[in-house]
Amino acid sequence: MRVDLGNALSDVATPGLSREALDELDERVADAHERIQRGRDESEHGYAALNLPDTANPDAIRRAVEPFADAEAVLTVGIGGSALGAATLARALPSETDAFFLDNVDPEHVTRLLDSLPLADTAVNVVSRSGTTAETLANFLVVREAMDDAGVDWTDRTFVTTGEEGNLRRLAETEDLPALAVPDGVPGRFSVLSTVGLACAAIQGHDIDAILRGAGDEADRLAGSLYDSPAYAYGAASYALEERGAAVNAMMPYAESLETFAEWFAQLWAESLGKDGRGQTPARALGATDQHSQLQLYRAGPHDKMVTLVRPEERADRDIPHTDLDGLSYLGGSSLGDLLDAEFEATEASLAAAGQPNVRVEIDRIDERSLGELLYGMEAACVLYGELAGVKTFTQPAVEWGKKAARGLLGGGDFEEADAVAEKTTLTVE
Ligand SMILES: O=P(O)(O)OC[C@H]1O[C@H](O)[C@H](O)[C@@H](O)[C@@H]1O
Repeated sequence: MRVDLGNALSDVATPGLSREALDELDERVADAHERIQRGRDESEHGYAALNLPDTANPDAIRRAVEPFADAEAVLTVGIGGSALGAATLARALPSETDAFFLDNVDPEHVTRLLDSLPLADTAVNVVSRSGTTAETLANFLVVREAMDDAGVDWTDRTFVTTGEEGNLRRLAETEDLPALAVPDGVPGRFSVLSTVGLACAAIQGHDIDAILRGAGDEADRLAGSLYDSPAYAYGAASYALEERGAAVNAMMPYAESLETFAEWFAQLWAESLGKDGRGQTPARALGATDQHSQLQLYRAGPHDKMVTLVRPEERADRDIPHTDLDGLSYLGGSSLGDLLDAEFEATEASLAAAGQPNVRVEIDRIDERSLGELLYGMEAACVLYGELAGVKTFTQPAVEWGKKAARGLLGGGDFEEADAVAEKTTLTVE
């Protein structure tokens, strides 16, 4: 992964970072790196995720999914960090085995998806670190029933990925389902390089060793200076830009297959860093499509954001056919890839010309190894940002508040958070 901070410098952009400010920040990066290293050495909660390139066991994952090697499709039932990592890999990498995700309880969507799946040839991976998430367990009960109704023995087609305790673990034991363990100390949004993200990829036939190798390469680049580590350069610059007013981070990959990566990034950034009245709101954009919509705001709107432009340096290309139509001949002889690259560079320049800070992130190509670098790099960037901001990167009390309120409403326990629902202020206009 390569990170170019040139367009985030104060001689280009406002807010922007002076070279002196970066040098001062670099001293804090050195301390934060030491803290991160200590956390990794002691496998502390959260920091342990940065050790996954070494601690994940790809052989065990492959063995566990062996019985599902012939599946036509794999259905992941999970939500948040228990779905987005696997979905990012599945959307980025082509496979003959289709991957589907049930990460919402919208009944129309669930019914439509289940009606369309070849249930007898679908491997179902129920993923929940806590083993208690209502949406995931409810969806699983619905999937089970759909399989029963279709005359499919769901116990043959299902495995679970979960922690040592919780309802899902108990269910796996009762039904004798194969179960993969979620490693200790790895929060959901940092779990893509563990069993949670890699089981689906393994069923799809992806090279999960290469994903971990790429992540390991990025881990090796973590160092006590932002000038030596692309991940830290990104994390430190995002933090410093936020301090100077960039309250929004628009993640804009220039690759259709990285669209879900922006969703994964949004959870990582929002849930880890949105604390104590601080944080950077992640916005999701896709190049070149959103040049024709959101870019107007990014260039001409308030200077309250940074734009992160991500692209692979190489990609399979497709020529644009020649034409002698007036005004279109400039396109012929070039390729869709050339056009996309030109759009990328034009957007970058147009933001810079308007003084809007933007950062370029490049990977070699969209393959297992480079995705490993990108995902690990963003996780390390997030952890560094959290250290610099002094927030508890690995907790999510605000999310849990809502979970308890919903559970209380459904009669799943006595939660004072549910009382707030009855106290809602209304001002209805009909
Ligand atoms: O894996 P689970 O325990 O089911 O959790 C799934 C998701 O639930 C919560 O909302 C957490 O805040 C997320 O970080 C987590 O990824």
